[in-house]
Amino acid sequence: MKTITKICCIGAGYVGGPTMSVIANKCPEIQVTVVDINKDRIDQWNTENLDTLPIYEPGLKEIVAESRGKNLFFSTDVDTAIDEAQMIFISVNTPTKTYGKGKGQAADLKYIELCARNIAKVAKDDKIVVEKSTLPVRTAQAIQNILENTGNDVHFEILSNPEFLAEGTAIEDLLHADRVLIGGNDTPSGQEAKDALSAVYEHWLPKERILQTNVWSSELSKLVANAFLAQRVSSINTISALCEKTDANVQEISRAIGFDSRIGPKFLNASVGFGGSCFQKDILNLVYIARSYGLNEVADYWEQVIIANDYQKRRFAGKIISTLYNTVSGKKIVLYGWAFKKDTNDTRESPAIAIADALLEEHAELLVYDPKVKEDRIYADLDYLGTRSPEENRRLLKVTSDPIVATKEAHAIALLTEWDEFTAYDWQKIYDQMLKPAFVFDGRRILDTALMNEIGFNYYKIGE
Ligand SMILES: NC(=O)c1ccc[n+]([C@@H]2O[C@H](COP(=O)([O-])OP(=O)(O)OC[C@H]3O[C@@H](n4cnc5c(N)ncnc54)[C@H](O)[C@@H]3O)[C@@H](O)[C@H]2O)c1
Ligand SMILES: O=c1ccn([C@@H]2O[C@H](COP(=O)(O)OP(=O)(O)O[C@H]3O[C@H](CO)[C@@H](O)[C@H](O)[C@H]3O)[C@@H](O)[C@H]2O)c(=O)[nH]1
Repeated sequence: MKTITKICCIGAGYVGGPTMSVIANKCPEIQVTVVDINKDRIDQWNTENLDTLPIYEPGLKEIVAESRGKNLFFSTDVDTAIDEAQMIFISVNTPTKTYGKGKGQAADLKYIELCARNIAKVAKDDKIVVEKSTLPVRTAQAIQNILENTGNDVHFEILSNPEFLAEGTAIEDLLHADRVLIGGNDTPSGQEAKDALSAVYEHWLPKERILQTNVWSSELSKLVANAFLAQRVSSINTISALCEKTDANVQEISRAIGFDSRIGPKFLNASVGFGGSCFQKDILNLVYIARSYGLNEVADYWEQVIIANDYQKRRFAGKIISTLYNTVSGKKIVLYGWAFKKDTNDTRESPAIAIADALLEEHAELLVYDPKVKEDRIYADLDYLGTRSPEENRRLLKVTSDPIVATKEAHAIALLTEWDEFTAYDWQKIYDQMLKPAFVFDGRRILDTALMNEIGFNYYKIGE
């Protein structure tokens, strides 16, 4: 079996950065080079001050500190890294298409294609090319075609190795992965490549957790895993609406059904809706693929997961407006949290964006606090929607670094991300300085109902 000593990863993002840091850390004899065309990002990965790495993930900076400069390198010299590596991971972004055929649903594979063409141009000896990005089923075929028709007559073996890490727990998920999935061709060279990649992961994971499949099953499993996870969140969120009408409590429901070992307790937390760069994108992609094969019932079924998620975000914003006497115009509402979940600075598809936009449409005055998200990002997220001018967004929404002072004379607070620090605040002090009646809308179910009521808040908890 081929022993891998040099790995290159194209794409130094949320997946490429942490994944390669862990591989380098666990495989000291392998040289790992992560490359990206974004120079700023590479500079940030190479920064002296590890608190300014481009990605915030608990445990990441310690791992980077141990391995960077030894066998872990970040560079913009894509061609040299491709040339030297025996195994090349493609970990570039695959966003939803915003133009042309499949707009709004299909995955945009232009970055993947550029990578394939670049590898074909540069490679002078045999390479194993690993799809790390999340891709539509049968993408490996397209990559193979490009490599075979434009390459310098070298042999390329394509593997699919989707990533299952979740943001905020990336390092933990990588170090203790439930499973690693490796899809490859059922040929002798395909088997050799699968075993070579397997050997990399076997440095720290038990062999039984490394699953080998054919390429298509591996590609499709990734989309299906995300669809199943998101479907659980949408399922419990629809039930949260029913609980609010019937005096049932969604947490008690989650507990009651989660005790059934066939259902299990995870991913049953009702919320303002799921966000993140993956769930919506991957389900839309699944829907698009199903429809393109004429499987309309299959497509409709999965599309409902997204429709329910949009409904939950609208419902939460609507609840704030209706509770505040059907008008939030000119009212000061403090938003706690902008990230799509705690312990990350990522805001992609965060429910906070849609909820803020809905409140701004009603002319609310918003004050946003998030412990990890920067002001520029918040405005960029809103401006991207194009609902109103950038000047108007900046006039109606301010970003604050003091979550307590922000609540002075506020009409309401809405909790949109489940940051731990929110539960530790002095809620009595906050209550004392807010306008009365003082409202708290808890979209993450993290505060203590009894305490909030005792203090005197009008406290609304999603699903109760
Ligand atoms: N974010 C997650 O938690 C997560 C988890 C599992 C899988 N995924 C999947 O992994 C893939 C990457 O996601 P991400 O969140 O890391 O994206 P990202 O946007 O954070 O990073 C992608 C990087 O690729 C770089 N890039 C694009 N084209 C390039 C090229 N031709 N050459 C060199 N660099 C190039 C970009 O500059 C960017 O820095 C996506 O397919 C995503 O669906 C993401
Ligand atoms: O019970 C739950 C669980 C999650 N969420 C929300 O769902 C979203 C996604 O959360 P999570 O899955 O933890 O984070 P991601 O980083 O988006 O990770 C998902 O998407 C990744 C990208 O494909 C996959 O690799 C991971 O396995 C998959 O969990 C977030 O907004 C969460 O707040 C809930 O509302 N309730």
